[in-house]
Amino acid sequence: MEIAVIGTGYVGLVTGGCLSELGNNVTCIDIDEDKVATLKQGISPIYEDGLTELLQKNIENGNLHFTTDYKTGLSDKSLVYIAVGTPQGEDGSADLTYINTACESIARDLANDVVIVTKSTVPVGTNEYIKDKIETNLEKNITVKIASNPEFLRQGSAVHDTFNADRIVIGSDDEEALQTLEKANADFNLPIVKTDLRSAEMIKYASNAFLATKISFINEMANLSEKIGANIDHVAKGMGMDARIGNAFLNAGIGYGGSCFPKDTRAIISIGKDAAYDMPILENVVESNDRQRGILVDKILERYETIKGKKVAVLGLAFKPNTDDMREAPSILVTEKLLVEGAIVNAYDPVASDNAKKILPEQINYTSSIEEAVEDADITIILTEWKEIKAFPLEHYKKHMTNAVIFDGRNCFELEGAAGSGVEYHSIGRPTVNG
Ligand SMILES: NC(=O)C1=CN([C@@H]2O[C@H](COP(=O)(O)OP(=O)(O)OC[C@H]3O[C@@H](n4cnc5c(N)ncnc54)[C@H](O)[C@@H]3O)[C@@H](O)[C@H]2O)C=CC1
Ligand SMILES: O=C(O)[C@H]1O[C@H](OP(=O)(O)OP(=O)(O)OC[C@H]2O[C@@H](n3ccc(=O)[nH]c3=O)[C@H](O)[C@@H]2O)[C@H](O)[C@@H](O)[C@@H]1O
Repeated sequence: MEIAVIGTGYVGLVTGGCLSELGNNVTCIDIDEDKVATLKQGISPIYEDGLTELLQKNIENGNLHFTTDYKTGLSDKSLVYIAVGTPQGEDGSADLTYINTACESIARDLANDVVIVTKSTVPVGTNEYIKDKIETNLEKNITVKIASNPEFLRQGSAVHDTFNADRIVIGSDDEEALQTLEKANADFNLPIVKTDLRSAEMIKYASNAFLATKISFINEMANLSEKIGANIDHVAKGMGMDARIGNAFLNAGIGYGGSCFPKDTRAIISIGKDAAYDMPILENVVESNDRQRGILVDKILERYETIKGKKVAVLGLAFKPNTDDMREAPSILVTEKLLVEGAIVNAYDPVASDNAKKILPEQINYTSSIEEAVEDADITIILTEWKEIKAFPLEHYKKHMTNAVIFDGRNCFELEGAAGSGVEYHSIGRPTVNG
């Protein structure tokens, strides 16, 4: 099929890459000239294992193209995916500025009949708005149909997730649009859920809100376990073996971050407000997560009278492993709090340091290895469970640090291993080990 994808963020790039891998002729359009120039050379601006190879392969075989020019990009395309950002607005609702601009450009340069497919996460009713916006601005006599195809990929494993998704959701109020989209997705060989436009939009928010709720729930169970002498590893295992609960997303930690859960939970609350419907569960999920992000620093301040002048090593800055994305990463609040308390902060992340430098406080010293970060440190804080950080033995902290005290926000180490390691090991929802 002839396909255009608008926006080359995580979602646009992976959508374009995977659809071209299936043999479609795909052109990705982005207004960011630097990004497009980089992509044309087959270099992915996003860090994910295997993504650059996928892009390069399909650029070389002529299935994947990049442009800043809508007219060229839209020419002869039968499917046009919209994958621009929908960030959080000031009042918590989704900001549709990029959607609006994309619609105006599509309407200006569209020259043939198309099905517009919305990949971006958009509030319920937005697909109808997009159709209307494009139709009222069209310069030619063209038929535009609209469908919703929400995205469920996870950063860091997005290409794998696309080819191995649990389901593909396609929604439209137009039978022909549904059929076209079903055909476009047939080669993924995955279960397809067909529904109407509004239900498809709602499935996306309900899924993210549920997963965020599951994380906040296990975090609260972890905090309570710690206070009453239980171990969250055992609690989560025992809960997760019940098929009705499931063991996924029961990893307690310092709260969820990233470009989606924080903004989408706030957006669905805002959708509820517009519909005059309060959602106390989700309001408390947001509050619970905000509190969770501060929990390690609270623990540190309970353990020490003051951390003024103490050397603190922060390991892991990205919001989760295998990505360089710093959006809503817990490291933002943690490093700010440490500096306010007067600590000297060293930080290490295998790939996110360049992005971190753009948003974290400038007093932070970035190091190029774990060893360098923890050398002579009084406290180490672990914020991202990178493989490299999990593989760094506890005994090495003892060797490098002035005082081997670790506050682990991701439960990277087994308690059995901590015992006898010479490290004072604090984690989430588990007893402290004085090894
Ligand atoms: N990042 C993720 O893991 C996931 C994101 N989503 C949703 O997908 C959407 C996109 O997310 P990301 O890829 O993270 O966004 P992003 O903000 O990283 O990238 C958006 C891209 O769109 C481009 N853009 C903005 N306006 C444009 C226009 N008028 N024409 C052409 N290009 C334009 C920007 O230059 C940028 O490259 C959002 O609605 C998000 O909620 C859904 C599932 C997963
Ligand atoms: O809409 C989106 O953007 C995407 O949001 C999440 O994907 P992502 O944000 O990439 O990452 P996750 O792996 O879901 O992790 C999100 C956050 O939750 C935290 N988390 C996750 C799982 C867990 O058990 N515990 C936990 O604290 C992670 O550390 C991370 O900060 C969803 O998993 C995707 O299905 C969805 O498409």
